[in-house]
Amino acid sequence: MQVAILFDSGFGHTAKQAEAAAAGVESVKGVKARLFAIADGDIDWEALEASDAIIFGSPTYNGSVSARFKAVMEQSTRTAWLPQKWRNKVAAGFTNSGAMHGDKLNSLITMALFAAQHGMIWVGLDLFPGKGPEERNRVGGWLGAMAQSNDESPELSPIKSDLETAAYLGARVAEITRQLLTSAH
Ligand SMILES: Cc1cc2nc3c(=O)[nH]c(=O)nc-3n(C[C@H](O)[C@H](O)[C@H](O)COP(=O)(O)O)c2cc1C
Repeated sequence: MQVAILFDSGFGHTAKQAEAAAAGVESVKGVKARLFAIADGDIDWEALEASDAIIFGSPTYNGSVSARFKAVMEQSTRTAWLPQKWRNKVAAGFTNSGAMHGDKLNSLITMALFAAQHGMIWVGLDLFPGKGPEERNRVGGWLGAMAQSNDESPELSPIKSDLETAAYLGARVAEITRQLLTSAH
């Protein structure tokens, strides 16, 4: 069983969330994570199709997903949407922004809508809002995993609790995907 993490990151902060989500996926027995970094260039569409679930990730730029992430959304029309390659796959999303709010909910809405257009099954976050900066889901969202990064090295931002939130989402997606696939047989 494989969960793909298809993400963009301009300066490495959202990439830390992607790595954390992958670690969360692999904390579930028998489930592998595979990272697809949009910044690396061409997307391996066949490998995405072979994945059982896809977690989308993007920094929030100008209140939405990055231009590179949006370009991949548009490319998927021909490679995945027309032939319905992602239909009934589990989907989820994470995003990171400079401001605590930063209008990043709109990035997750964009991803969830995109997933719905592909006929995917969106999985949100089932965590109560964190009561402080050290608790998971400190930003307090449900549609996906949110993180906030100061303008400093990705080694320092996002902070541990935000990475734990992304890891939690990765594990949740892996568990739900496994449940769906095993109940189908
Ligand atoms: C072009 C651009 C637009 C941005 N727009 C927003 C924004 O709308 N809201 C916000 O809070 N931060 C915004 N930021 C800050 C980024 O979200 C923040 O620096 C983030 O950590 C970048 O993640 P990355 O290193 O994965 O690219 C913007 C940054 C850039 C470069």
